[in-house]
Amino acid sequence: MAAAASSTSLKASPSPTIASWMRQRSLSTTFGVTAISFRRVEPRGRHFVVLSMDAKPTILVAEKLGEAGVKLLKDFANVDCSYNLSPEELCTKISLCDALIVRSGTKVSREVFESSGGRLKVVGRAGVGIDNVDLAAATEHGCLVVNAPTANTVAAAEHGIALLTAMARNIAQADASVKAGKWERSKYVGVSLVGKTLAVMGFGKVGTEVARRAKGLGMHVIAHDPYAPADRARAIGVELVSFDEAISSADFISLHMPLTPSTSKILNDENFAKMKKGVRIINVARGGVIDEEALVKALESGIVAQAALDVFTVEPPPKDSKLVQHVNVTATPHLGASTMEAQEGVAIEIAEAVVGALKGELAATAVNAPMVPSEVLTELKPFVSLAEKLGRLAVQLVAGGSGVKSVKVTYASARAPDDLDTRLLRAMITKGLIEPISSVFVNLVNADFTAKQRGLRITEERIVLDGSPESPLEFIQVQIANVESKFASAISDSGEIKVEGRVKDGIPHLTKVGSFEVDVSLEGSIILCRQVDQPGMIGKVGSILGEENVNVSFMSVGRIAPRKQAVMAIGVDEEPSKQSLKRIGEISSVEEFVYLNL
Ligand SMILES: NC(=O)c1ccc[n+]([C@@H]2O[C@H](COP(=O)([O-])OP(=O)(O)OC[C@H]3O[C@@H](n4cnc5c(N)ncnc54)[C@H](O)[C@@H]3O)[C@@H](O)[C@H]2O)c1
Ligand SMILES: O=C(O)[C@H](O)COP(=O)(O)O
Repeated sequence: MAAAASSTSLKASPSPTIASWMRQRSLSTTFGVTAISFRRVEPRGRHFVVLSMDAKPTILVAEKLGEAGVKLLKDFANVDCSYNLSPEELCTKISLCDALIVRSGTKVSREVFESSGGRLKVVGRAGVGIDNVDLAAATEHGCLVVNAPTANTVAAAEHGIALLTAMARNIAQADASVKAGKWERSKYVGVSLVGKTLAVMGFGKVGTEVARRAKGLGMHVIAHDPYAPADRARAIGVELVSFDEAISSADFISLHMPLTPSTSKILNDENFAKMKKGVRIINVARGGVIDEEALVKALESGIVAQAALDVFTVEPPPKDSKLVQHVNVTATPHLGASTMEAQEGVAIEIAEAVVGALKGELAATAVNAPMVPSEVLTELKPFVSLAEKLGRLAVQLVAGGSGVKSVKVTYASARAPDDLDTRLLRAMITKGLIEPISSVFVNLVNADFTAKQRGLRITEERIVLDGSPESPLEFIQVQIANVESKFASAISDSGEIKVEGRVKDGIPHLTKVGSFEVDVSLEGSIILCRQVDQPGMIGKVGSILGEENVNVSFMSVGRIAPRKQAVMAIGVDEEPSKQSLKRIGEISSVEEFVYLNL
């Protein structure tokens, strides 16, 4: 995903000075293995994040966005506000952009992602519905999609109620008639709302607000939503019913579900036939949830007395659309979200989400990546870094030609299994496993997709520990099965490459390699040596590295017993030359060694 003005990075902060060294000696005798470690405290300030920028990013705003949002964007990035672009113009421009912000009027197709050449990192949908964004293509290209799901809820609900009341009292038609110089009082007799049954189809944010308001108008409100909790409906005096019951008992039907393959044309010939004669339909969701030809027929047959529509399958609809021109149809041009207040709110909501994502923060409104609450993120932050580094280490231990197919990740935690969201950790382990051996850019968005595409099977297992669940995790273990290792000591007793890590004082540490316990902070790079334990080894290796000014950040020796085989882990800030590595390999007691880039 590298591009002219940007690149992804998960790099450590700059090398610390010698003054930031701190020596710490720790001994642990678990399983009869002793680990001795020297640790340095480093300045933090690292991004643990998925997307981050090196240069000022460019954001293309392709549809009108509230001023406050544009200002937020301009404080952070170069902002190109270009409206009404043709699909071709959008594809041309996109290769120069790191983020794109749209409303419902721009199709963000697969071609857009392909044309971006990997530079596009975030698509921000300034609103709720993301049916105009090709989510599968976004995910495959590792592009995060965020939306602004809350700021226009009330506006959409108010528009729904406005359409409901305007339709019931023929407001639009009567207004046009008066303006035409007529005074047709008997023609525009309406219907009352009080006591009538309203079926809210889709009891999400907008549906709930519509239901609340309709109850205030004295309507009997029922709702259908296969995924909504019944207690939330009961709390506002709404009964959740089946689809058939909702549509067959309603005097008014208001649509509030997203457009998905399963809701597409959900109101069709078959379902119109189940409705009460004279039913009235309101749609502020998406045009595509109604089969528009079927609606025209239902209007003509009188099954549907009236329809009030804010949205259409094709927007704008053709001028000669039978539906729009129908005398019993009230139409508005997708105005649900168009209040001053909602547009400012949406603009701020989307600007913050896009800027946050470009800065590398995880977006709370991500559509194609796990949404992780911020308090959980704060807790998981060091483990996210640990996860990626363990993946990186493990894959670099695989001997060439082995082919990594099966990886097992074990999370040891005192938390209850449903109290630990591992999606983020799994994604970062995947990133660590795949990036060192390919040119693919992996992030939280495309991790599972990329793993699947490469035939990499990642299984997860939990070890539930006793004790206080203060920390979300005790350790993470990554095991790669059915491979040879270029560092034989990394193979565990059960035959897999195994690395294990923990977070200590907020810093990720490698704590096990194969069956050897070590303790080395996962910063810079690491040299692993297997040797016969004897005095002076640390000094010998340290002086070879010192000769070419390679800074050692950490050293740790894990041994089975004194003077027996040991694994020494050495953290280095700079990459040693081939010559130095060769000299380390030539130390007589060194049996094998490997240099691993973090
Ligand atoms: N006209 C406008 O300007 C405007 C403004 C805002 C929202 N919208 C549209 O309104 C719709 C709802 O928005 P929201 O913010 O309430 O979204 P939401 O996600 O909060 O609610 C959608 C609800 O639909 C439910 N649902 C999904 N499939 C369903 C099905 N087959 N049958 C019944 N319910 C189903 C979901 O469970 C969810 O509760 C979206 O399509 C959105 O794009 C339009
Ligand atoms: O899904 C939405 O948020 C609404 O349909 C609003 O769309 P708009 O941003 O194009 O007004």
